[in-house]
Amino acid sequence: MIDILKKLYCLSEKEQPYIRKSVVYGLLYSAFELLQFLAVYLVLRAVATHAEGNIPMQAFGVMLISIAGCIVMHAQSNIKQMRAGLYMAADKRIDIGNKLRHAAMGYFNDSSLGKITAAVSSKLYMIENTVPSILSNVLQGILYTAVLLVGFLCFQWKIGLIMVISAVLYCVIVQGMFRATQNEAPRKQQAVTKLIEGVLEYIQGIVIIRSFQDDNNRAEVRMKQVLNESRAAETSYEKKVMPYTVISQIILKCGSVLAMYAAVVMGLNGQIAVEKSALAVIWLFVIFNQLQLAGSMIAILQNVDTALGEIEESGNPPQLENGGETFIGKNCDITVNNICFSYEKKNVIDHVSLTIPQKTSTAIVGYSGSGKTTLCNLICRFWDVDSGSISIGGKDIRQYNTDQMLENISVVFQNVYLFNDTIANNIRFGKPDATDKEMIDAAKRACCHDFIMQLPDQYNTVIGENGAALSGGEKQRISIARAMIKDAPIVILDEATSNIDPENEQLIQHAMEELTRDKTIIMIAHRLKTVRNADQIIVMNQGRIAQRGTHEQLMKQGGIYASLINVRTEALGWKLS
Ligand SMILES: Nc1ncnc2c1ncn2[C@@H]1O[C@H](COP(=O)(O)OP(=O)(O)OP(=O)(O)O)[C@@H](O)[C@H]1O
Repeated sequence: MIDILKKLYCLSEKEQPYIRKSVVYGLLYSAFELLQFLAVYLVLRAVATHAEGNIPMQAFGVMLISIAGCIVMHAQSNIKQMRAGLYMAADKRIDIGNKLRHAAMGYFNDSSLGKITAAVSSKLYMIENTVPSILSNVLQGILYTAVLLVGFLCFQWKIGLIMVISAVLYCVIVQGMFRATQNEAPRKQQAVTKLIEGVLEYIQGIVIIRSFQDDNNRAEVRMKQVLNESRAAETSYEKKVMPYTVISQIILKCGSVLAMYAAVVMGLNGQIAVEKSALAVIWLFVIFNQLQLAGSMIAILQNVDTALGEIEESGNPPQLENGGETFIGKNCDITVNNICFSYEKKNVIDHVSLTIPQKTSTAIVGYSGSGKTTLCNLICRFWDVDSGSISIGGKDIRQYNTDQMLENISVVFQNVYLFNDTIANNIRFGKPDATDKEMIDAAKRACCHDFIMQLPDQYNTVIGENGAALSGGEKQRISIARAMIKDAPIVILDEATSNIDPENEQLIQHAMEELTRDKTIIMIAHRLKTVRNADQIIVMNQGRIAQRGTHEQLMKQGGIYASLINVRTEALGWKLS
């Protein structure tokens, strides 16, 4: 338990001063609260001794000071806790975001979106809301209870002994609960993660679920399954916790009743003055309340610790080693030297070598699954090769600072991703400091200016999650404008194969031509026209280069390329132009 508290305190890092301040304000709150007892004591003593004077007014004044002090200190303590929680979680979220940005892509294969989402949303939300209050209340509770207890022992050690015994027993039970939930808490947290994964999958697949008229309601059944698992985990956790909660409450209540009873009896028997007896009762009440509060905080410690473990796991993905050298971008020759690569154990790229001189175009063609996208991803260093090397400008790409190197590469993916932001900001993603003129110019060259001007807020139109408010062709052209404004010397593009209407196809083709002018281009090519015009064509088959050459050379050779071209020409009605 102490270990977890220490861990939480270390986690709060920069916010530790705020947590300490919150504890201090909490203690001051308690001190002001104690003034109320003084007020009550003054009144009781005056009544018991029939004292003359303005005691009620004095007591009222003390009470007012106490209430005002309590309000101010409570507010201050809460503000410090809130600040610590918010900043702590915000820093952690940014830290996770940065680490994910540089994570080896294999990590995203192993970790589901749901797990990462749970870590940065619900788990961090829990940390944000509970860690500062746990630290503050437990530290403050321990200090305050200790002071009150020692004070009370000096005041009335016999009754104090009842309290000490009750407090020790209470702590033993709380510790027992802590141990008993050690296995249940992770199970409960895993169920929450699974629930988030299930909900995300359901929402992401809602179109498929609807369009396939799932008669057996398989999606609902899966959803219900994760809901049931989550409910079962919660119930099992509560069942484990319940007996300990009940026993600890019984100990606390019995202890307090016994101690209060002793105080009253001693007062009635004349062993202590009546006003002291009444004061003892109030004093006891406060101590037991403090104990209960600290105990309830400790009870959630296990859950917080498990959540913390999951955050650490998701927040520390394996990072790609970063070379740190600067890629100047003057020499963009790309050399792929005998590389092999596998996803987990599946060999996908098998001893591939190729040279792409700068400012030339290379088309990569091949059957589906032959490794075209993987080869491009390796050139961008989204993954590291298992063996062999890839160099750009004569230097192994692992020697470069990856972020900086990628500033010199524009990638246009077949599956376009747009942010839920304005069109202007989506285009500017390629160059954040671009002027309006530069941004509009890129949009014009990517053939999207006209349709953007038809939108209600033109460039300030917010396009919904992943460009939900746009057609496939429009999204594609915005992604080209984004790549264009980046103006990188190397362009890697995955041509869209989806059924784009002829007008859109022509516009996209035109935009692509603008994008690739005077650049080093690698494209996964599907259109005969682009393939035909490429300086070299690489034909991939089962992770190897099966053929290479120009269109004319490869057509003469026959083999995979010729059959691919013939099949596609027939299937898609391609025309040589
Ligand atoms: N992230 C991944 N994890 C595991 N296996 C993968 C991953 N991405 C691709 N693969 C596998 O690697 C092989 C090559 O995939 P790749 O996407 O490179 O082929 P491709 O030629 O680009 O295919 P397509 O033309 O259909 O896009 C395929 O068998 C695919 O199943």
